[in-house]
Parts: sequence; C-alpha cells; structure tokens
Amino acid sequence: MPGLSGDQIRRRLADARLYLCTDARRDRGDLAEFADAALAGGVDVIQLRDKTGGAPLEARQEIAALEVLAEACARHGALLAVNDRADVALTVDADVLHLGQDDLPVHVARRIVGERPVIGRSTHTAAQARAAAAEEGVDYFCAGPCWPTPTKPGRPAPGLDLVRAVADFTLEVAEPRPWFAIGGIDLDRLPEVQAAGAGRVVVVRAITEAKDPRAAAAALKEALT
Ligand SMILES: Cc1ncc(COP(=O)(O)OP(=O)(O)O)c(N)n1
Ligand SMILES: Cc1nc(C(=O)O)sc1CCOP(=O)(O)O
Ligand SMILES: [Mg+2]
Repeated sequence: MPGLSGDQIRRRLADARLYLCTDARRDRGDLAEFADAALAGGVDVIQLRDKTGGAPLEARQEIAALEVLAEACARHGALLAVNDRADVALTVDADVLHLGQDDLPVHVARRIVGERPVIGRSTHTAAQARAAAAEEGVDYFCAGPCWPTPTKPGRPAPGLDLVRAVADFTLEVAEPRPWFAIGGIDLDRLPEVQAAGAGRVVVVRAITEAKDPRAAAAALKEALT
C-alpha cells in the first residue's frame, strides 16, 4: 500500500495469512476483476508472477500489470509484491520483493530498492530455511513445495517434512520471522499443512483456477484464521 513505511509493512506481513501469486491473465484480460475478487475474499498479499506461456513479460508489460494490482491493493488494503526484479519493485513502489535462491542476493537487492519494501526468500531445504531465518535483510521466507506442482515444473518437493522442520526450529527462535508454506496447497490439503505447523500459505492455482476466486480465497482465509 502506498505510504506505508518498511516497519508498517513488516507489521502487516506478520498478520498476513494468505499470499497469492497470479499471472497477468493475458489470456483472459480480467486482471483487475480477478484481483478485486481475490482481495475481497481475503488475500493479504498479491504477487505478480507471470511465467506462463513461452515468453516472459517484458518490463513495461510487467509494470502495467503491477499498476493494475497496485490499484486493487489500495482499494482493499493489501500488500503488493514483485517477483525477482528489484528494478521493477522500485519502479512500482512495491511493498514486497520476493527473491528465490537463484535470484539477486538480498544485500544487492536492498541497495537497489532502498528501505521500504520488505524482502522475502524462497527456501527448499531445512538448511536454506535456517539461513533465510537468520540472514540480515530477509523479512520473511517461504518453504516448499509441499507437493510437486505444475506451477513450478522441475522443482523437487521436499514435502511436509520441510514444513515440520521449519515449524520446529522457529520455536527455538526468540523473534521468528513470518514464514509461509507453498506448493500444491488447496483447501482440501490445508489441514495437513496446518497440522505440519504452518499458519501462513502461498497459493497459485487454488485461487487463479477457481471458478469463483472470491469464494476460493474466502474459504482459505477462514480456514487460516
Ligand atoms: C511468495 C513466493 N514464494 C516462492 C516463490 C518462488 O520463487 P523462485 O524460487 O524464485 O521461483 P519463481 O517464482 O521466480 O519462478 C515466489 N515467486 N513467491
Ligand atoms: C511459485 C512456486 N514456488 C514454489 C516454491 O517451492 O518455492 S512452489 C510454487 C508454485 C505454487 O503453485 P501452486 O499453488 O499452483 O501449486
Ligand atoms: Mg524467482
């Protein structure tokens, strides 16, 4: 949300439960309507992650789609997240920049984006999760995939063992950072993810492929609250 300081974003993130990654919905042309529905259903953080089809989004297309999401976030009081690109996060004044293990190092991204956006990290092993939980400049991290997922083909799934390991070690940490389980999660599987120790989740298809995105988000949010 424009105007929030880094610390205000961190506090919002601590309360966040449901994080959505969506493509730009170029095939359907309904990004604004879709985002409004998902956010009305209770999505706390929305990330543009457009890796569908052959060609990635060009920067100007990515910025245009993010401007649509930024307006929706302002209407609903949600956080706007950019994937991978610090320059784009800076351009659209994003609340969140998400970086994977192969993306920019966090300290380099921080030099580009400045103080305001919080920075998140993907992790796929307990060692990576421990590192992200301790690395300076990392504000939250994600652990997964919980199940193999066509949204991230070729990414081996550590499964719920990783979620259990993260839930265990964060118990020992004095001020644990927010963390989210990701990968293959939907409403039916959510109880297993929660039983493994996660209180926050990231989803893609569970909302992007739902007939009624608002209802899908609302059902997930209710189960998480
Ligand atoms: C919130 C969130 N968690 C994990 C990812 C995956 O990041 P990464 O491993 O860099 O893979 P790509 O999404 O960039 O293909 C994410 N984007 N967001
Ligand atoms: C983008 C992404 N990152 C993952 C990770 O483990 O870091 S899993 C994933 C895709 C999640 O999609 P769905 O909810 O459709 O299974
Ligand atoms: Mg990435």
